[in-house]
This record gives sequence, C-alpha cells and structure tokens, in this order.
Amino acid sequence: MDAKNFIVQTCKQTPNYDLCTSILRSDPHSSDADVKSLTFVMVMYKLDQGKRDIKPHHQENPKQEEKTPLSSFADYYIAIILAMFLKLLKFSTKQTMNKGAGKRAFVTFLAGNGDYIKGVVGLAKGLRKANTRYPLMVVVLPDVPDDHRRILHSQGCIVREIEPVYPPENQTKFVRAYFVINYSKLRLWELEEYEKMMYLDADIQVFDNIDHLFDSSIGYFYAVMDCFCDKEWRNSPQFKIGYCQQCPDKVEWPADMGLPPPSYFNAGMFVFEPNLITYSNLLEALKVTPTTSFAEQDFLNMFFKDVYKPIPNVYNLLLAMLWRHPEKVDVEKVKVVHYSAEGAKPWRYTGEKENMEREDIKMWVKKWWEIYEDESLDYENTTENIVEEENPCGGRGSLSLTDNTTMSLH
Ligand SMILES: O=c1ccn([C@@H]2O[C@H](COP(=O)(O)OP(=O)(O)O)[C@@H](O)[C@H]2O)c(=O)[nH]1
Ligand SMILES: OC[C@H]1O[C@H](O[C@@H]2[C@@H](O)[C@H](O)[C@@H](O)[C@H](O)[C@@H]2O)[C@H](O)[C@@H](O)[C@H]1O
Repeated sequence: MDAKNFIVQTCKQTPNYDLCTSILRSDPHSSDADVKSLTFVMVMYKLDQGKRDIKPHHQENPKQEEKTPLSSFADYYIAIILAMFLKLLKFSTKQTMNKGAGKRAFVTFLAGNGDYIKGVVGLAKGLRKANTRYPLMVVVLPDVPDDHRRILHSQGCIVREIEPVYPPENQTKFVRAYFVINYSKLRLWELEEYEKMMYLDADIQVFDNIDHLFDSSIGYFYAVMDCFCDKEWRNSPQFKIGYCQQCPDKVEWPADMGLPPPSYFNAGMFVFEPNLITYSNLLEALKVTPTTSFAEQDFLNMFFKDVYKPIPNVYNLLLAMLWRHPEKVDVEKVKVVHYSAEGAKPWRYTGEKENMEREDIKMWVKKWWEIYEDESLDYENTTENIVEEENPCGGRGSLSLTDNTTMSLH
C-alpha cells in the first residue's frame, strides 16, 4: 500500500479525517511512514499546536490564578492527544497482527471441468453441517469453468485461482496420469494471509467437527499415515515384500534392504502453515527431484519428512483401510472419510468395482449423498449469509475519544 493510500486508510480511523490528512501530508516524514510513525507525526503536531494555542494567552509572567487553569488545560490537551496516540497505536498493532496472525481456513483443490465440483460442494456442506468456525477456500486451476466457480461462490466458498505447478519433465509414469495436476497443491504454501490451514481433497467428507486440529503446535506437518497394500503400489519395494506401515510386525522390513521407509502420509488431508520461504524451497526442490509414482504425495513426504507428525486415521479414513486393515479402524470414531479407493467416489458410485459392494462402503456413500442433497445445508439457506449489521459506531477500529480509553498521566 503506497504512503498516500496508507495516510488515507490511517486517517479514516481518526475522528477528523480532513484534519488528519492535511496534518500528515504537511509533514515530509509522512511519505514513507507506517502507522506508528504517522501517529507520532500527528502527536508532535498536536502538542506543538497545543502549545501555540495556549501561548498567546500566556503572559510573560502569568498571574498565579491564570497559571493554574492554563497548565490544567495543557494537561487535558496532552491527555486527549496521547489517548488518540494509544488508540491509533492499538489499531495499527491490530492491523499488523492481522497479517496472517490467527487466520485459519480449510482449503481444497479443484481442477478441470469434470465432476469433482460435486465433491467440493459436498465438502462445503459437510463442513457446514459439522459447524466449523472456519471458511473453505477452493484453489482452482484456470481450466475450472465459470459456471463451476459460480456454484462454489453460491456455496459460500472463497474461490482463489492458482497457476498450475508442473514437475520437471521425467519418464516416470504416475499411478494415475492426472496425478500430474496435483503438484499444483504446492501453491497452498503461498497463501500466507493465513496462519494455519487444513487441506482436504475434494473426495473427502467431514462428518464431525475437526476445528481443534488448527490448535496443534506450529512448526509441524500433520497428516494421516497411508497404506501400501493397494495394487497401485505394486511397483514399490514395500508392496513387493508385502510390507505395510499400518502393520509393520506382519512382514518385517528385511535388514538387507536397509532401514524401513520413514512414516509416509496420505496427501489428501494435512494441517500446514502457509509460508513464502517454504513455498520457494518447495519449488526449488521440485526442480531437482525426479518424479515418482504418487507424484506430489511422494514429493511432499520427502520434503516434510523431518517435521511430519502422524495423526489418527479418524481424521482421514482411507476407505481401503476397511478391508486392508480393519483392526485399525474404529468406525464409531471416524470424523473424516476419504473416498480414494477405486470406484468409491460417491458422485460416480455404481457399486461394480471390487469391494464396492460392501455394506460399509454403501453406508459411507449414502452418508455422503445425504449431506450433498440436504438443501438446508446450502449456503443460501443458512444464517451465514446474513450480512453483519453495520457497526453503528462506524466499524471496527474506528477511533473515538469517547471510547472507554482511560489513561493516567501520573
Ligand atoms: O479431475 C480432477 C482430479 C483431481 N482433482 C483434485 O485432486 C484431488 C486428488 O485426486 P483424487 O481424489 O482422484 O486422488 P485420490 O485421493 O483418490 O488418490 C481431488 O480430490 C481433487 O481435489 C480435481 O480437482 N480434478
Ligand atoms: O497424487 C497422488 C495422490 O495420492 C493420494 O492418493 C493415493 C494414495 O492414497 C494411495 O495410497 C492409494 O493407493 C491411491 O488409491 C490413492 O490414489 C492422495 O489421496 C491424493 O490426494 C494424491 O496426493
């Protein structure tokens, strides 16, 4: 924000906009000042003006009775100015603090003009039903059509366009060709206006409030451990020897293969802190990292391996766990379901694919549809979209000397 606009924005918070802007613009120091400096300019002007106002009445040798009223007036005058200073300082601190401090949001990713839009709408309604306090941002690639964007807006989503991120040219075939678009998830770290975010794939549904995950300690990357048992892992050393991190004692990792792989997370759900330095490091690392079967998921596991903290699978139940590791699943406690198994996408579900005829799969698909089709969960039918009453006092941060700012000069 340029200095001129900064002065305008700052002076809008004071009781006398015109006086404020004329004072600040008259001082050469204002050209590149921040709010605190602008406040200082204001205070010094007022104090100086106050002395001038008082001076003409001030005789060379004021009579004693005159001196007392004048000095008490000066004290009162200074009290007003300093009260303004403190209020403006508090306002400016809040402004500084607002840059990402405390701001939180869920975020999902949408690419193409296909049917994943239904997944995002379902997710938006599920989060609403779970009474989350936080908004859902949808980062969209340029190929997401306007009508899909309109749908997202109509469901109360924050829609943010991002440019795709592509990995270096490489011969590796991804397990699914479209996984190449998932490298665009790296743009999430650019969202520095937020202090902490929770990423959720569009094929995820949230059935219970998980806001508490935002309170996790900073400096770590939180996600649920994945499973290596699906045939899509057939080219991996883990799959070839029947090893899975979900049951490390079932098939021990052979000593002659070195150390077992570090804990590996599913990249369909994670809690992270947007940060431009991390973002830059991610893009730099991507340039020199050969691509692998699970695309950005493999890359993110490599990049965050030293700060990754596994969280319980109730926060991202991969449906394949129901038949791969049923002993690790407590259905009653599940909060988040990830419809990642082949044939499990609710909006495409036919029940024909392997394991899709299971009763528990049918139950989870039915629960997804119940939310998706619940019109009471549409943004337009909820109280969220009632515009907040304009603050009769002129909005947040308005500077008013009548505020209960008490100050002692002693
Ligand atoms: O055509 C597509 C394919 C994928 N995605 C996004 O990429 C995520 C990961 O893809 P997918 O869910 O198919 O992977 P899975 O979790 O099933 O492995 C999806 O959830 C969507 O958010 C998308 O927006 N459009
Ligand atoms: O681009 C790689 C993807 O890798 C992950 O999906 C995989 C993973 O879960 C495997 O373990 C399963 O076997 C497989 O079916 C599934 O597609 C993420 O869910 C997705 O968001 C995305 O990062």
